[in-house]
Order: sequence, then structure tokens, then C-alpha cells
Amino acid sequence: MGEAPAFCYEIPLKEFANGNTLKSKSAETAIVTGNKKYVIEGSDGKSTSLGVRIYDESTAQWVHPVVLGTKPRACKGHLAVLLNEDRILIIKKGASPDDCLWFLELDTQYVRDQKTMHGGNTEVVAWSKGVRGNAEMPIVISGPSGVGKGTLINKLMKEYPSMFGFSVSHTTRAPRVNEEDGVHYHFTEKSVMEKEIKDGKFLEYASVHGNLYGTSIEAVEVVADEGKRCILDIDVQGARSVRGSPVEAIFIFIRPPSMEELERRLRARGTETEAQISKRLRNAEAELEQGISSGLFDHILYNDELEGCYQRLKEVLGLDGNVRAAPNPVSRGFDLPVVHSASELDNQIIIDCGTQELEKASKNRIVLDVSCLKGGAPGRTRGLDLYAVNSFSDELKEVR
Ligand SMILES: Nc1nc2c(ncn2[C@@H]2O[C@H](COP(=O)(O)OP(=O)(O)O)[C@@H](O)[C@H]2O)c(=O)[nH]1
Ligand SMILES: Nc1ncnc2c1ncn2[C@@H]1O[C@H](COP(=O)(O)OP(=O)(O)O)[C@@H](O)[C@H]1O
Repeated sequence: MGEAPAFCYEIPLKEFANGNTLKSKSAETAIVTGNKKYVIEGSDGKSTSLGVRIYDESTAQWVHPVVLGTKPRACKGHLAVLLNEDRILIIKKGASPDDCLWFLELDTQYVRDQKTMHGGNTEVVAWSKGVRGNAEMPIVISGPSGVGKGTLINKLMKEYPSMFGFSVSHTTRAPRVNEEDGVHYHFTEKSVMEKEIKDGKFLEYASVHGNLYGTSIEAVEVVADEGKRCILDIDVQGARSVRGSPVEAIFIFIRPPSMEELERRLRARGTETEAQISKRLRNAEAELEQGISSGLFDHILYNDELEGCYQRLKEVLGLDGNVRAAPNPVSRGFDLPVVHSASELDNQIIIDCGTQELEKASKNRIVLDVSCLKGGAPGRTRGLDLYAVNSFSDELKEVR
């Protein structure tokens, strides 16, 4: 993480050199990097989420940037720390444990790519929720139509309902008779989906069998917010996009025992017309070729006999058949006390607790280790570590 970060505590903003006076909102913070001042707006009692605005000194203008990702809910106050000149760490006060650590990305690769997508001159920032430790990675499952992806995923979700959640994709294809909007897919219009893609709402998207399919960032966030491990059923193009994104995942390709068996399964399912079946079978050849030989996938599973394949899937996911508890409970956090001071040493943010807490707490400090950050927008930022240090004994203990 680079040089000493800038710290900022709820500085009410007043006036700026260009004469632009901004209404000072309660509990907002300002971080300056280069010729830009990033203001994270606190709660004004009306907004439901933290807002962002930027003062550009070179143009002496205030700008409201395009803000990507799920926004943190409004809070009573926050601490802002600039890390590595490319992102701001936000520590929320009085937030629930799974909602207290956030990153606002200013100049990461993802933000730069999104700026290019928005024409190059638009200011873009992206939120990414911070999670402690190495939360379980999402699982990407690909394979040709009819190979049994949905069947395997349903079995997994039925056996481990508290452990896995399905990423509900958007698609422009028509619903099948047994499919429910918002459950199997978000069924949508092409023009609407194209606009949302342009607005940066999608982690990935692809044209498959003549229709548009895509995973929205929100679809993945919703599952992670439930403390569950996200499963994505997406095609090989989508898997390649996710591989190229900051989202770290396990990639699994399901292959059929033969093309004849694939055709038999597709027909037996009875959900496609003859023309659609032919198209899916033609596409299956290319998908198999790419799935098997591209090196994209961490695991390739034969779905010959269903139970056997399901057992192998469980093995690669580290499930021994007896595990029932969620491996990824809602990430632990801490309630930021009244802050006295903060400093940085060797990638550790040291926050001294305030005196309004218990007498003893005034002697405590919290250490946030940011040396092993991974991932980031358009997903979670993992690898944060958090300790409480009691200065009486200098004893280190984990904050729970
Ligand atoms: N890239 C991408 N592919 C998707 C997404 N959702 C579904 N797909 C893929 O689209 C293909 C067609 O899906 P679908 O119409 O449900 O047919 P099925 O796979 O035969 O059940 C499959 O290969 C899915 O994995 C998505 O969000 N993104
Ligand atoms: N191992 C298997 N052996 C026989 N039939 C299977 C097997 N796996 C899945 N099927 C069946 O094949 C059809 C297609 O499976 P599905 O899960 O819908 O595929 P996908 O989601 O990959 O398109 C379904 O009717 C399903 O019951």
C-alpha cells in the first residue's frame, strides 16, 4: 500500500477558493489527492446511502461522479483514509459488523476501464465492501446447454441452503413455463439491458444462443450480503470476463459424456423448440472446445452419472458430506468508537479509541491491517485484518 495515508475525520466543509459554497452537511469527510478533493457525504437525515462529490481544482468545479457498486448505507459518521492514492478506506460509525468497512475506489484498473467506457471525460468512482479475512470465493459454473448445470446447482442449494446463493442473471430470452421472474432470471428488454450495461451495472455479459445474458453486480452482492457463497451459472465468454475482472472465483466446467447424450438430455427436457435445440447443439461444440482447452477452468467435471458428478462437485468445493454450517458467516467487524487519532505504520491503520467510551477503552487501540488486500470493485475487497490492542498489556487480540 504505498505512502502514509491521509486521514480525515468528519470535517464540515464550508467554502472553496472559487467561491462555490457548499452546504455543509453533517459528518462528511474530504480527502485530497492530486488536484481533486473527494467529499464523502455523511447522513443529512434524508439520504439512505453515503454520497460522493468531487472538487476539481484544475477547473474549479464541483462534479457529481458516476458512482458504481452498491453504496454503503448512511451512518452517524465515518473515518476516511486514503490508501495508495487510488482508494479511500471508509470506517463507518455505529454500523453493523458486516457493514462497517468500505472502499471507495478512485483510480483502480476497474475505475479506469469504466471511465474509458463512459467516454474518458466523466468522473467515475466505485464502491467495494471490505470483508475481513479471505471470504469464500464465488463459484462460476459453465458448460453447454443441457449438460446438467442447473440440476447440479439445484442439488447443491437444496442440500446446503444456508451456504450457497444463486446469482440471478438478467436475460433477454423469453421465460420458460416453469420460470419465475427474479428467481430463475431477471427477464428484461434488450434496450433496457443495453442501457444498464452502459451504466456499468454488470459484472459481465454475453450474447448466447442469440440472446443477451448478464450478471449484474447487484446479483452477486445480494448473495454476499446474505453471508452466502455465490454461484454463477454463466457461459464460457462470461467466465472469461469474470477471470479478467478483480473478482476472484473458482471456475468449474461441466462436460457431457458425449454429444449424443447432450442432445438426448436437451430433447428430454422439452423446453426448447427444434430450431433452438439445433442452435444450442451447434454452439455446444465450440463451448466444449473452449471449456476444455483454454485453461480457463480450475476443474473440469464429467456429468455422466448425476450422483457421481455431484459428489465430485462437492469434493472440489471442499464439502465432505457432513458439513452443514455456512462457511462464510456474515463478516465480522467492529463498532468504531469516538475516534481520537489515527496513524499508519507498515500498512497498519492504528485507531485510538475515544474517552467517551468506558474508562478502560480509552487505553485501547484498534489496528486495521491493510497489507494483504485482494479483489475490489466490482466485488468485495477481501483480506482486511483487525485487532484490538490493549495498551496496559500490549496484548493483541482479535476484535469479534
Ligand atoms: N455470460 C452469461 N451467460 C449466462 C448468464 N446466465 C446464463 N448464462 C448462460 O446462458 C446459456 C443459456 O442459458 P439458458 O437459456 O438458461 O439455457 P440452459 O443453459 O439450456 O438452461 C447457458 O450457457 C448459461 O450458462 C449470464 O448472466 N451471463
Ligand atoms: N447426469 C445426468 N444424467 C441424465 N440426465 C441428466 C443428468 N444431469 C442432468 N440431466 C437432465 O438433463 C436435462 C438438462 O439438465 P439442466 O440441468 O437443465 O442443464 P443445463 O442447466 O446445463 O442446461 C434435465 O432434464 C436434467 O434432468
